[in-house]
Amino acid sequence: MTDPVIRFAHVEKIFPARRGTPEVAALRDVDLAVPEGAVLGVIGRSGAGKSTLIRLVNGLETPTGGRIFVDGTEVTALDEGGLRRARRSIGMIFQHFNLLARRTAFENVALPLEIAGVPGREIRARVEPLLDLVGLADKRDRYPAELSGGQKQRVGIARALATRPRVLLSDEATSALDPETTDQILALLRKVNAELNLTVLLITHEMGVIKAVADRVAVLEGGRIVEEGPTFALFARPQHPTTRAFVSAVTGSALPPYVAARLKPEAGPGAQALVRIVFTGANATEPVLSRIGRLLRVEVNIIQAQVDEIAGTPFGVIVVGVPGTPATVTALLAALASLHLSAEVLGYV
Ligand SMILES: Nc1ncnc2c1ncn2[C@@H]1O[C@H](COP(=O)(O)OP(=O)(O)OP(=O)(O)O)[C@@H](O)[C@H]1O
Repeated sequence: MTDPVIRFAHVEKIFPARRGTPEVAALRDVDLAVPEGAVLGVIGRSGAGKSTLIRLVNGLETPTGGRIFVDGTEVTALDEGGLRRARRSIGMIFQHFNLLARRTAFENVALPLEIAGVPGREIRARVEPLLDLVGLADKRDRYPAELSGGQKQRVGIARALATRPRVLLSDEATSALDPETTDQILALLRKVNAELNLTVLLITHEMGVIKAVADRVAVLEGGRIVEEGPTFALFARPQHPTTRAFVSAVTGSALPPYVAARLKPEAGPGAQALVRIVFTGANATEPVLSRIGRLLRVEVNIIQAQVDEIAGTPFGVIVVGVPGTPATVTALLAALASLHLSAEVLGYV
């Protein structure tokens, strides 16, 4: 195994108390590693510490504890000059694009190369293929005000790639875009990740973004990583309540409100048990459920079903209702386990 390209070791960031406001522990004991060529998505609610986390990677913030390594260099040990050099191998894109209004698309992409002192001819030779790569060759002389949000973000991506970084940081890059444009930009991120073997760290508050691009996910809450793992596994078996809430928002595993309101933790007389089953790739849903029903001689009611794709693999979540007797529930769970399907009892109605 090669070393991770980005590594956080016991990172802490405490903002000191100031004029009446108490100190804020924005990050506590964060350990994270992003392998070469991987896309790690960090998801968290507002105030969880996401922006602080990403800003530490290129030295826009300094930690109050721990160390951060990028591409073998400890960025937390660099002086200003060292940081400036290191930033050339770290591209960043932003929610509000941060383009210069008085520069054309071409000139915005060229900017980091001008700053690095690259000669004009070489700048052209580098910027034009980048505009091609992001699909904006025909907009090279347009100003930001003449571009749509998605086009502006394409310029932002091309600019971030201009210095041929090994790492791309994405700070809520699609939060200001409509769903369709979001999909296109996420597809572009996936493309540059694959074609340039870029290591990507992205932060978002939307699980849909994670689902579309991330290989791995870390869930941040109150400055701590509460869960971390491969995207598919995290969707299939979320452990922490916060992860479950994020996952259910996009997989349809949240129960319809009229069912959720009646859900009880214990089975009353005549109650139905609600069981959430995750179907992945190979298993076909309907035949499996009707076969299990026949085998156990119980009626399996489908309460809710949704099929989706996560990290390129089909993924279905189905909630079924069965008679809530312990014998039936145990038999159902055993039958599902024998088919390697993950299932859990949500409660009883
Ligand atoms: N410069 C600062 N000074 C003091 N506190 C700060 C500073 N920057 C961030 N914080 C605090 O640190 C915590 C984490 O903030 P951060 O911006 O990293 O969260 P976030 O997850 O990115 O939130 P959002 O999604 O709303 O941007 C918050 O409580 C915030 O108020």
